[in-house]
Amino acid sequence: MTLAIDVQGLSKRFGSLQAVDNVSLQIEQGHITGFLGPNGSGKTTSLRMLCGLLTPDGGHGRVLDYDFPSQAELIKRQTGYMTQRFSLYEDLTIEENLAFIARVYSLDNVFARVDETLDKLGLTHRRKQLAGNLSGGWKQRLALAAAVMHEPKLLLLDEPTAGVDPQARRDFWDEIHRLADDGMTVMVSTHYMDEAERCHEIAYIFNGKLIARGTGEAVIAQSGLVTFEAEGPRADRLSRELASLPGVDMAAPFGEALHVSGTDRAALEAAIAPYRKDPIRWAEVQPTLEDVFIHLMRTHAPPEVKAA
Ligand SMILES: Nc1ncnc2c1ncn2[C@@H]1O[C@H](COP(=O)(O)OP(=O)(O)OP(=O)(O)O)[C@@H](O)[C@H]1O
Repeated sequence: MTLAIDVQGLSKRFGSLQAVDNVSLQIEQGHITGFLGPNGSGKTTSLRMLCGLLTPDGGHGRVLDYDFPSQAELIKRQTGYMTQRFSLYEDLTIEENLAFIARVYSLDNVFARVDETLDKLGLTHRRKQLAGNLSGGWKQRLALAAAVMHEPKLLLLDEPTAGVDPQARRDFWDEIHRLADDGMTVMVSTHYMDEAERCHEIAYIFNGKLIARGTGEAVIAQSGLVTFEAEGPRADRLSRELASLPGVDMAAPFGEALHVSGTDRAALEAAIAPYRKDPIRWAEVQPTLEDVFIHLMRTHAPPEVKAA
């Protein structure tokens, strides 16, 4: 197994805020790792430190074949980074934007490289279109083209599909998987559960700390969460009533069904026992990643937030 990222103790403080707190990450080459966590949990800050855009306060190890952080400049050259906001020139065409990027990276054969990138990312037929006139999905595709044009070994994507429609997101993810199949290592921050499920592994960060790590299945199993699903007329309406019972950590409607979860199986079963009657049907189901992430957020929240 070749590790593309092997970093220990990554930390960053902004004033009194510990934005990233002693995070250690090992990421295999060619893997796609989903970086999840609530707003402000430290995902962007971590990504920016890993690619050498932000100097860490602490942390050491290796990124690609370089020492981290002392060889940050070399790491930066082998890394593609796509920021949360579209940061290309809206008044340039797609091909002009890519030619500009090629020159920034001092790439040889700029025009051939632009043609190749347009072709790879399916942008050739839109090459003359102004970036500012593109829909959200095409803008993201152009931003991805710009991020991978210099053929980086590591690709860091910060919420790349926010606000993009489902078909465009699916196409974008097909592209990410193609790049990973060719050996590129990808870290992608996202708030979308379906995208988390498309990653080989997940890293969940909360208040700057890495609190869950592994494949989706492993993260679900490690949580120790037990979930029952209730179906039947108006089962979803029971959520408030059930959420207040001891043993129930969460009760969340899913359409007309209801997911009720907790970590103490006996207490959970005791809580739902009075509701186990017609017309409501109950079945134990595997918790979803969303169930697990909400559970993680609640169990790791500071006491004053839990009490609120
Ligand atoms: N340059 C900065 N100066 C001061 N505080 C900062 C700076 N950059 C980030 N922060 C703070 O650090 C914390 C972590 O921010 P970060 O952007 O890494 O979170 P995130 O997990 O990427 O959030 P989101 O999902 O909203 O993008 C936040 O509280 C943020 O306000």
